[in-house]
Amino acid sequence: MRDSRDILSQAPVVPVLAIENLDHAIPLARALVDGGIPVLEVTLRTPAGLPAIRAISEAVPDAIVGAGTVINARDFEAAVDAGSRFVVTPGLTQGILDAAADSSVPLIPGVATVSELMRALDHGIDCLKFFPAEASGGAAALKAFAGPFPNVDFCPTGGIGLHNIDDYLALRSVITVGGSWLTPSALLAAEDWAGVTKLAREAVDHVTAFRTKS
Ligand SMILES: O=C[C@H](O)COP(=O)(O)O
Ligand SMILES: CC(=O)C(=O)O
Repeated sequence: MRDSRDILSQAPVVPVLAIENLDHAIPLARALVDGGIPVLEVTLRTPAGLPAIRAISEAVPDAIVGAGTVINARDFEAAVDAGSRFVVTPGLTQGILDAAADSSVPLIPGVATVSELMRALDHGIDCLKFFPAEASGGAAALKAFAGPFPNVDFCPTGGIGLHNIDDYLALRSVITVGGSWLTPSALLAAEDWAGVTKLAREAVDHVTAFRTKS
């Protein structure tokens, strides 16, 4: 098992995927991996989410696929059963914390406030999603969190794209950044996998260039 920091460290960015058509799961995952993005968050927002996690786990060995939008213990168990290597939640509940405590699959819970962050720390979890990032104060809020909590790391998500990613990458607490901008619905509808790979490469190049110069 890898822990959540180890997984997120391998992700230049984390695409947050809402897969409507199960037939898209494997070519989409391959397109992202080909573009240099191996860590994929497949949300349970669509009925295809769980079977997509299973299909990608089986057919795309270079992908590290996790589940997103896991909102209760039942989802957590189904996500693990489908082969998720990590689990992401939009928020933090006791049910999720209890499910994660009994599992070897790492949980990356969403937090938006200092109190939620402290609740995660009470349960030994110090690698978190910051969600919804832009609506919750953005990079300025994360920078402020680092004062009292210098050892907590984040994957901010929500409202982030190449237009503002640098604000987050500049923070030491940011391991990587998540978002849906890599998979616009028009590209998915057109099954334009080369277009997805191009967007992935563009994001990877951007992050690499930023990290190289800083
Ligand atoms: O975590 C999930 C979000 O829905 C992704 O946010 P975004 O669409 O603003 O990138
Ligand atoms: C937003 C988020 O964290 C999720 O859907 O898992």
